[in-house]
Amino acid sequence: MSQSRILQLAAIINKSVIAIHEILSANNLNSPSFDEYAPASFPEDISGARDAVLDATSELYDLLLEPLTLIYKHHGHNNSVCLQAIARFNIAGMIPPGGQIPFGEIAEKAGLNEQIAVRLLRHAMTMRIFCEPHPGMVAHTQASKTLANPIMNDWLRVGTEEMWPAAVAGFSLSNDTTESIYSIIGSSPERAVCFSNAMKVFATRPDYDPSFLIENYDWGALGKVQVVDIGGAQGHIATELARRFENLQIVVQDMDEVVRIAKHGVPEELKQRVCFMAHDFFSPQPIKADVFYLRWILHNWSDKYCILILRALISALKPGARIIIQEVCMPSPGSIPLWKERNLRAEDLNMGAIFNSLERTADLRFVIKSVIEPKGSALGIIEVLWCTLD
Ligand SMILES: C[S@@+](CC[C@H](N)C(=O)[O-])C[C@H]1O[C@@H](n2cnc3c(N)ncnc32)[C@H](O)[C@@H]1O
Repeated sequence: MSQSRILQLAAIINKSVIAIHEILSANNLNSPSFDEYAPASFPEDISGARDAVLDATSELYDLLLEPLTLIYKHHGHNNSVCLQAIARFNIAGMIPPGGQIPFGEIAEKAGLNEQIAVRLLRHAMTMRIFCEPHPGMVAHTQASKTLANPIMNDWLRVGTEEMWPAAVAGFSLSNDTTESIYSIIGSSPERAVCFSNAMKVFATRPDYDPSFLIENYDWGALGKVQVVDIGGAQGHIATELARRFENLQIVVQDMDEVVRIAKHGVPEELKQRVCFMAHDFFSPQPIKADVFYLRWILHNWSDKYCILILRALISALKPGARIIIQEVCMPSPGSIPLWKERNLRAEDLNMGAIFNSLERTADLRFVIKSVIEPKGSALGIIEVLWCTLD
């Protein structure tokens, strides 16, 4: 008789956990823990075994649920109820590092009824966010400690106060507007700061590291070239590129209000090669550059607007000009570990709710010179030579 699936999964988990343990021990690293002082990342060389454990444990978990619980995952939408309260009242910031405080003190500081505070936080604790080391006392776990950083707390606020309502109703309906997310959020200083902090958190995730772009595309081979970083925000990618490749002259284009602040942040030693320019990417491109680089731009727009953004480049395209797009490349189903695919598909739905856009596969209507998918990177690098979109 063939081995049952649950035994197969148990064997995968056993073998892969041993592999992880051996790598961690060889590097003098502790076993993963929820402790507030546990390290927040893992060495790259455990990633294959980690994928295997995460997929096998989640399959085993799901196999042992009955269908209604599997479908609804314990009223999963309520996860966002407690996360929203944690972020809105900055509860993680109330708990001293290494210390603990009573539920009542949290309720008082947050202006919440104590019973509600207990219920919200005990639900969060089932997700390993906060713990109750002694009855009635709240302390940090690794996850809640992360949220004690105000920038991280803003990231969670954006997730629960901007993205979650938009996921239910769409951004326009949840804000009762026909304006874009940029103008609505930009018109409220509090929301704008929160949103910009959340974007910084996304940008600092290891799988969005600028090194993937630097290490996986041969910028040095381009010779002395003019690059335009379209929608380049604070110039964080442009400065990293310019620091590494002396052959690059980079103009960062973004909206006027972004550029006005960002242009003061260029390091002294790069000022000769990195500059800023206010430019609306729907208007004709004024610079006849050698390379037009768009990172994390097109996924914010539906096809209709992406075509306009690309079309605005046409008058500036000289022979040999390159368009380099760095975006998520959606995998075909089952081609990557399921836990990663689930995250990507959730992000894709998020883009639909917020921007009426999507995470794309590499569209064959482009003439694509290459698609590079660096190991460990969330973003693929797509080099387009010519575009035949209508
Ligand atoms: C998701 S961010 C990507 C930022 C950066 N490229 C990166 O990879 O971190 C999108 C950027 O597009 C800019 N943007 C939005 N609409 C724009 C427009 N019409 N013209 C120029 N930039 C725009 C935003 O200000 C923002 O900096």
